[in-house]
Amino acid sequence: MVLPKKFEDRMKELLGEEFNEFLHSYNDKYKTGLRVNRLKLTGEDFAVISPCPIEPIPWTTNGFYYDGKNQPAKHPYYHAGLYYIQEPSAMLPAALLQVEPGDKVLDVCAAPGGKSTELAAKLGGTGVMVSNDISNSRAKALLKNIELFGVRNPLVISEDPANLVKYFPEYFDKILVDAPCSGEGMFRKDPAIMKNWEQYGVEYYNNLQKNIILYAADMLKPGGYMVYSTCTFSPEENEGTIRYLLENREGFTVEPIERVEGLGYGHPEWIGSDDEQLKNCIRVWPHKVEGEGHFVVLLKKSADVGTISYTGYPFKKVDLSAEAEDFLKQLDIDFDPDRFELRDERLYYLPKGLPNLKGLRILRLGLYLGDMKKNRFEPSQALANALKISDYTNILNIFSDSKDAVKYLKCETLDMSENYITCKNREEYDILVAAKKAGKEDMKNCSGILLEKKKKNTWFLVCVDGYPLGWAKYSNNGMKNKYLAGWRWM
Ligand SMILES: C[S@@+](CC[C@H](N)C(=O)[O-])C[C@H]1O[C@@H](n2cnc3c(N)ncnc32)[C@H](O)[C@@H]1O
Repeated sequence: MVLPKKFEDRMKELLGEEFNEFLHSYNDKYKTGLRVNRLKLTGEDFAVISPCPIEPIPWTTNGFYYDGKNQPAKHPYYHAGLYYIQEPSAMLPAALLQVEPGDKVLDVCAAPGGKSTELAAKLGGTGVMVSNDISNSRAKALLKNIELFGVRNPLVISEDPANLVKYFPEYFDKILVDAPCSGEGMFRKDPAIMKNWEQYGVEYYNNLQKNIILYAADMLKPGGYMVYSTCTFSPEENEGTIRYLLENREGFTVEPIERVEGLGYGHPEWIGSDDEQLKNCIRVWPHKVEGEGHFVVLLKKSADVGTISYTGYPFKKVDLSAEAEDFLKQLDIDFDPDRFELRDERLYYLPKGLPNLKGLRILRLGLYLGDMKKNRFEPSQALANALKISDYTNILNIFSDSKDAVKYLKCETLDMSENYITCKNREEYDILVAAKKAGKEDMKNCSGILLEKKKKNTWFLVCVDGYPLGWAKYSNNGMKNKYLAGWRWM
């Protein structure tokens, strides 16, 4: 691989004797990884059902390497939001931020959601997950991933952090700044990034980073934690940005981290500094670990800085239609009636503890439950993804060894005539699923199971091997596929 000369010269100077080893790593193939969605299953559970061989990534509990020849994104499990395809080193920033249930969490530069989806999973539906990206088009991809993952407490926005800080001063318990950067750590994975590097250079990104990190610092609560990360090697964008923060905001410290073998330390001397705490930063080197180049640092804001009080979000009482009420009653979710919101016939369930958001560019506030139309309620795709199979009564479970799961994802009509078994209760259902798993002869040709309580005009939660994919509606004309057309499998 031919690297830009200016980049090579700088790395040679920084790395000295290590440089040749670093350079040789560019002859190796980049490592492919996936991260399991803990909102749906654990890493251990996934290891049993994984569609391809996997190996654990040492710095996470739910990240795995897979061989790049496989295509896990082409499996129905991917469309059930069971995992996110992510470069292994990129899993470190979210792994490092210790999110507690009930926290208010901000991901400042979030698109397309590789880290927001993990932070949201750590929150497990509690608190608030605010995911922002200045680019509106990228924020749309972010929203899809948030909904695919089944996040129940999202606020997805597209704002300049300079504006965000007006709404959220000292509001967040935890913040991630996965900053835009010159991308030197990604040259091996995506050589096209070298062109961008040559065009913009380090200084352009460093100016952006310095701006963003100060706004983020002002949005962090006293006593809160912030992770700053980049996928580049240049000292200015890394230790340099952290020094800039320490010089411009009081009360921040660089926290020491327990690190797995192979993860390197920060280099204050590379920016002419003798601040020892900068050594607590983590540098991820492609010649030291199985992953691409990254920089990650955990920062703490002292608890001694003042606090701000907020006027809360102006909730208005929503009168649910009889149909909506009837549908929501079927879900095993304990809704707080004060947190519903109706906008243009769309019903949402909002996170707790929000401030006033008037004027923000919002792509999604809360869990979109469905459309409350005259005489009917239509549940949303986002709701299907946010449910567990045990949360709802009428189930159409398709086995992943049948072609019907892909047919469903392609929005095709399902022919339910032959290879489906119908049952009336969970016990029967569980016995049939266990028989299929055990490879019992009489279940061999079975494509799926229908668990039903009502017959006509009923919404069925369509699952693959027990993990929700979307909705189907049963009526006189049979089972109608209601998978979201915009998400159709291509
Ligand atoms: C490294 S990427 C983020 C990747 C993301 N965290 C993930 O894991 O999927 C940096 C992002 O920062 C966004 N960005 C650039 N300038 C920004 C700014 N001033 N404020 C917020 N986001 C910005 C870019 O649109 C880009 O999506």
